[in-house]
Amino acid sequence: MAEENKSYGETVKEVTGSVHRLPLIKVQGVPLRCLIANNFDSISAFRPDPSDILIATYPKAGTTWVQEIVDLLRHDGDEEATRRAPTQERSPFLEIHYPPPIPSGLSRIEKMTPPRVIKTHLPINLVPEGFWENKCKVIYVARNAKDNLVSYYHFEKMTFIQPEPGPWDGYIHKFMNGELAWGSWYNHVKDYWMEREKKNILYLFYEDMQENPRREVERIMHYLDLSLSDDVISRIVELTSFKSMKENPMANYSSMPDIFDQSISPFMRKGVVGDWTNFFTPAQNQLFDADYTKQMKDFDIPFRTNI
Ligand SMILES: Nc1ncnc2c1ncn2[C@@H]1O[C@H](COP(=O)(O)OS(=O)(=O)O)[C@@H](OP(=O)(O)O)[C@H]1O
Repeated sequence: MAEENKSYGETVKEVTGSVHRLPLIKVQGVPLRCLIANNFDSISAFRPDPSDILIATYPKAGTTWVQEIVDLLRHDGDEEATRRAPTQERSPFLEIHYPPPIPSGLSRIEKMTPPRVIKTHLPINLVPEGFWENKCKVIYVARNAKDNLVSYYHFEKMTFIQPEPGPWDGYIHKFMNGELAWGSWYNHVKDYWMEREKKNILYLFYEDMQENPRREVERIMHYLDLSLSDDVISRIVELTSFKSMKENPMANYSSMPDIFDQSISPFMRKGVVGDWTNFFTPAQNQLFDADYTKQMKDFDIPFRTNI
């Protein structure tokens, strides 16, 4: 088929077929999808505008939720405006790379006018220096390790571009050993935590967002130096509820059927705190807790595994 006659979906299918579950490659000790690792120099060299906003998370910690909140805040709660395009186009993923012609995150970002809202899963030491030099606003979202792990496990079953998760019991060990894509959850949450004051990072918790979404939406609003009416804030809370986002084709990743097989597990899967209790056996829980205590020693980050 001639290149110009191919639909976007056909191109994605063809290209992702060739990157189907490729192994990870380490960059400075952090395992990354190989196409990200192979393009890491251009990612590091990215120069943001000082007005750009970075949303940083370990995968599956609540990125899409905060991307939607920030987009609505910046558009005064205008639902139509945020339905202009799917999440990955409105708020590009900094390090994502596919073979051409599928646009990389960088190429999407470069076509947009600042201020841009950029997503990353990079650990803090791999974030391009320009974000710190330009004093960009950075919002970090952290989610308790057990729910984060359960969510990642289901995600890896349904996405074709990361390694197979394998059996659940082994997956827990891969998580504890920092072998999953984007590396160690423990180092990720600790390193952003340590730098949050010096670098003026807004450090949020998924569990706090569940407990009191309005309070957290207001925190994000203040951090972004915005001031919206109570009614608009209420609308944003409603539009970013799990139910609304699950039904919103511009937020639920139904736009990427060739990369995500949502019949295996939906992107908007459960959206709760405490789902880990449905997966961890008592023995796995004991083992995980003992390891957690060691890995989080000297850190008092207020994670909650239930609310
Ligand atoms: N609005 C809202 N409310 C509550 N929970 C939500 C919401 N939006 C996304 N989610 C849940 O967040 C999980 C996906 O995380 P990410 O968006 O970080 O995924 S990704 O890393 O960008 O692929 C995934 O969690 P699990 O359901 O536990 O798998 C989503 O369901």
